[in-house]
Amino acid sequence: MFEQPHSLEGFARALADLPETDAEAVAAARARDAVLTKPPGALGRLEDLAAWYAGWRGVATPRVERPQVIVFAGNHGVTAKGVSAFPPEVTVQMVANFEAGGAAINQLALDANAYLEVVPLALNRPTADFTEGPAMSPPEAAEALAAGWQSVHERADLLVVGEMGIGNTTAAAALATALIGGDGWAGRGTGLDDAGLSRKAEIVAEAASRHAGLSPLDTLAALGGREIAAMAGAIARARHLRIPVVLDGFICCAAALVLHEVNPAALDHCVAGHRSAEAAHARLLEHLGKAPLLDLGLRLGEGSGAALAIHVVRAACACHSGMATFAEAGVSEG
Ligand SMILES: O=C(O)c1ccc[n+]([C@@H]2O[C@H](COP(=O)([O-])O)[C@@H](O)[C@H]2O)c1
Ligand SMILES: Cc1cc2nc[nH]c2cc1C
Repeated sequence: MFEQPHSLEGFARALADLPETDAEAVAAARARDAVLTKPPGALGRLEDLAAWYAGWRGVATPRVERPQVIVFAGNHGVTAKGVSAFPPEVTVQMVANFEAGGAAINQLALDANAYLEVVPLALNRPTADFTEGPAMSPPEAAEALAAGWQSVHERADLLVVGEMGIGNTTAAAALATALIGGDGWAGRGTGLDDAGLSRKAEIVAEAASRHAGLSPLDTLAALGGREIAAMAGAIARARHLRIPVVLDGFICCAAALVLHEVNPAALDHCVAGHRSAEAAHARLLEHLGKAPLLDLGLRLGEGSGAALAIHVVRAACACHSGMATFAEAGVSEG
């Protein structure tokens, strides 16, 4: 088992040495799928999902029984530049709401039979404003990555990572700009008006060029946030534990992007839960080579879209593992 890394260099090593899917379990799942009582391919993407899940769990007839949802929260110095429709105090207020059970993710996790954890990360110590200097030092980023790494439950069998952080669509857009390039990564986030959006786009472009030319993990330190780094750490840990991951919206995918830029195979254990209404999310998913399971116009974060997609992954496994074969049911094959 890979030890918890303590530095950005350690995380880079953890991402260079990744377990692969179990090809035998995938082949066994595919063979079973071919004899289930349905026309071949009639369950569409559910069939691929079941085979993908079987491979990561190393079991031909898996079930989703212990999903874990982790919501990481962080505060962002760049909020001083007026990049969000909401004030930064909302982050700590929403953490209290999560802890009291009053947020959307509380209901969605309950409804998906998932264990929910909320991990606030130094909320009284926002990251530095990255238009003025790096958001985090490399050791601070490593600490946040480690917090994510540690939060994953070894016995979970599906992981959703979500976030709460006023200002974090600006950080996510800056990461995408620096790591992928081009413009148009800034969006309305919590609901910026046109003037706010053009100010945000300028800030994102300026920050990305100020912190250009760094490695992906150093870019994460310079432009990310603690909750973004923690999501990246949790996704990496899940890979080492062979726990499949459902990705959430734009910010979650920006965290995943950092891992993808270190090692393009680092997200093979991840599926895109949904396409967020944040304008650049679709483009980010395309870059990651992921097709979203749901498209419901959500732009909440908190892991909400991914928590909804737990139902889809669970249903895929229920069909795959519970259905009768043609021989068992005495149904004639075509
Ligand atoms: O998941 C998404 O795609 C998403 C899109 C827009 C906003 N959010 C949430 O809204 C917050 C960030 O928005 P903002 O405008 O403050 O950058 C943060 O708490 C996110 O969880 C999330
Ligand atoms: C109220 C509120 C709830 C959220 N949940 C995730 N991001 C959020 C942003 C706001 C503003």
